[in-house]
Amino acid sequence: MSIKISIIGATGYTGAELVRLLSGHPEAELVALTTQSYVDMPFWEVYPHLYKYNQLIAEKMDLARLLDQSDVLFVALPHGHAMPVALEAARRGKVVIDLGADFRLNDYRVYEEWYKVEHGARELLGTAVYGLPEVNRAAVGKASLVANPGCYPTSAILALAPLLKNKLVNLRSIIIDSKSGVSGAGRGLSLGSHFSEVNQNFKAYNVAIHRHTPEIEQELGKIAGEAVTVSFTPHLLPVTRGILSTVYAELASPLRQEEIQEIFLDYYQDEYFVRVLPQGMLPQIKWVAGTNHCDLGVTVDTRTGRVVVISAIDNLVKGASGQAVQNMNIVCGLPEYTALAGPALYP
Ligand SMILES: NC(=O)C1=CN([C@@H]2O[C@H](COP(=O)(O)OP(=O)(O)OC[C@H]3O[C@@H](n4cnc5c(N)ncnc54)[C@H](OP(=O)(O)O)[C@@H]3O)[C@@H](O)[C@H]2O)C=CC1
Ligand SMILES: CC(=O)N[C@@H](CCC(=O)OP(=O)(O)O)C(=O)O
Repeated sequence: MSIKISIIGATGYTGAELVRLLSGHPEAELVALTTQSYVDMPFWEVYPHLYKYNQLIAEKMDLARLLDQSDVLFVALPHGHAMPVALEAARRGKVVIDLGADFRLNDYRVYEEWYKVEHGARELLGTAVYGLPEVNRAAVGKASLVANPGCYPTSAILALAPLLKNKLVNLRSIIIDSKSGVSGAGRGLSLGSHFSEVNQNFKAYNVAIHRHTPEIEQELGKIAGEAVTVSFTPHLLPVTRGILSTVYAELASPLRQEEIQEIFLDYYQDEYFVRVLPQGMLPQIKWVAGTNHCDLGVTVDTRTGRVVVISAIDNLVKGASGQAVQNMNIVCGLPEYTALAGPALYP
């Protein structure tokens, strides 16, 4: 099998990470990489770490041609730009995996309220599938439009799913305290991601108003079978890659450490990418850097009656491009870990 693939927005951080991962995919054939700013430049000149791994020339998007050439289109554009692509791809029966937020929220009114953009493809919201395979694998397998999850939601939902599925916590007590590396903000220049603003600094941002809040609540609500409200606070870490989320929730009734550890191990026993760490070992971002793993460490705080889950991912891999390739593998009936297997580089 050779899957013909176009990446729209390939010159951004998640686009380039898709190129890196798909360069090692035995069934993938990259046919087009689009850009806004680097038209007609060899892709490897934009990203020299991919020298000799990719020979394509970055091109301006010509949607009709991309659709003619491709079986699967990855969209790695800022939110608001995936809708015309998805509409045309649906008409042509092509698979779209959108790394942005345009198809993650089921209700267009919620999208418009949080993203301040009019939803131009409301008719597709019913067919889009939220691409978090560990929670939603069967639906992903039948999807032609996959809404790849946000980076923070991936880390938070995987931390909370075993607790909500087993009705172990008070649904109004959840606090998600997340820290992200700067590549989460994309490659575009902005004051907030200048070296001297980020280096030797650490700060919270968008407290109580971050756009990932409704996405997290929507998906947790589906797992719990009832409405879930969370407090979510993102922070900016002075590193390039990685998200570490510390998630707190009140236990509905007391549980012992061994019991909760067993519940997590059991919930994720068949999952290749989620690693529930042995008791007493807590996730670190460097253990997942460059990988599609989500590492989890769960602790019962018997003194406060809370459970604390630590979750670590690489925002560009499990938080974006790795998960997108995982979704493509599922849609195409390939082993889920194709091109994604392997541990992190660091000790
Ligand atoms: N970074 C991350 O960790 C994560 C990002 N996401 C989402 O993935 C998407 C891509 O993010 P990321 O790669 O970080 O973003 P970047 O800003 O790094 O890249 C954006 C890409 O889109 C292109 N582009 C920007 N504006 C336009 C436009 N108006 N028309 C055509 N092309 C355009 C850029 O082209 P050029 O390079 O030529 O300027 C670039 O190729 C976003 O929706 C983001 O929210 C999701 C999860 C995690
Ligand atoms: C560090 C950092 O700035 N992170 C970004 C993550 C956003 C993102 O990727 O979100 P969507 O795909 O939902 O647009 C942020 O907080 O806005």
